[in-house]
Amino acid sequence: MDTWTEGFGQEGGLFRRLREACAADWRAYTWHPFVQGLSDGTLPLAAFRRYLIQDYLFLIHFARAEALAVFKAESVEAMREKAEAIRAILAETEMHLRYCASWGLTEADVRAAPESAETVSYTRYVIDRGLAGDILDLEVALAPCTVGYAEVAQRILADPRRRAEGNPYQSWIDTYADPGYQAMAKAAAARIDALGESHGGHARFAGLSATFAEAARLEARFWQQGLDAAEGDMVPHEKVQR
Ligand SMILES: Cc1ncc(C[n+]2csc(CCO)c2C)c(N)n1
Repeated sequence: MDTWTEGFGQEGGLFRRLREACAADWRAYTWHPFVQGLSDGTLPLAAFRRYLIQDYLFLIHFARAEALAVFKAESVEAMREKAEAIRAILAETEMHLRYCASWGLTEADVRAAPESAETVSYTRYVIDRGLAGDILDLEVALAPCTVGYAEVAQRILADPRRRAEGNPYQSWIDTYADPGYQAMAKAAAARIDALGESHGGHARFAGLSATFAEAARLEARFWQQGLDAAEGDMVPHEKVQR
C-alpha cells in the first residue's frame, strides 16, 4: 500500500478495497504524465487547452450524473450532499471559463466544441452505471473522479519536481488542493464506506470493483487525449515516464 491510500476512506472499508484492487490503474490515472506535466509546469499548453475544453463538457454531463444521484438518494441528507456536489461542479466550470477567456474563447465557443470520444465514453459510462444499478453502483462510478482529483493535488504538492513559482497551471492545482475540495473528496470516500455496509458492498465486490477500475482507466484516457492533441509539441525528455 502506498501512502496516498491513507487520506481517503477507512482501513478495511469499501473505498480502500476498491482502490487497492485496481492499484496499477489507479496509479496510472493519478500520476499520469499529464499530471506530472502540470506539476513541473512542462505540460504543453495545447495539451492543457484540449483537456480543459473537454473537461468543461465533461462537467456538464457529470452534473447530470450527480443529479441522477439526487434521484437515487435514499435520504434527504444524501440528497443535500448530492445537490451540493452539483453546485460545486458548476462552480468548477468557472475556473475553466477563466482559462478559456484568457485564450480568447467565450463560453459559447466552449459549448460549441464537439465532445470527444473520451468525454462521451466516460460520462455516459457513469450515467449508465447509475441508471442500471442502485445508489452504490452510481457512487462507485462517481468516486474515482471526486477522490482521484484530490489525490492528484496531494501528489503534486508533494512532488519534488513541482514548479511552485510561476507555474502556468497553478490555479488548476489550487482548485483541487483547496481544503473545501479535499474535505468533499474525503466525504465521498466515507460515503462509499457507509453504503458498502448498508448495501452489501463486500458481497457485491466483483461488480463494484469492475466499475471502479473502469472509471479509473477512463480518467487516464481523459488525460491522454490532452497529450495526444499536443503530439509533436513535447520534447523527448518529457515523454519519458518518471
Ligand atoms: C475528467 C475529470 N475528472 C475529475 C474531475 C474533478 N471533478 C469533477 S466533478 C467534481 C466535483 C465532485 O463530484 C470534481 C472534483 C474533473 N474536473 N475532470
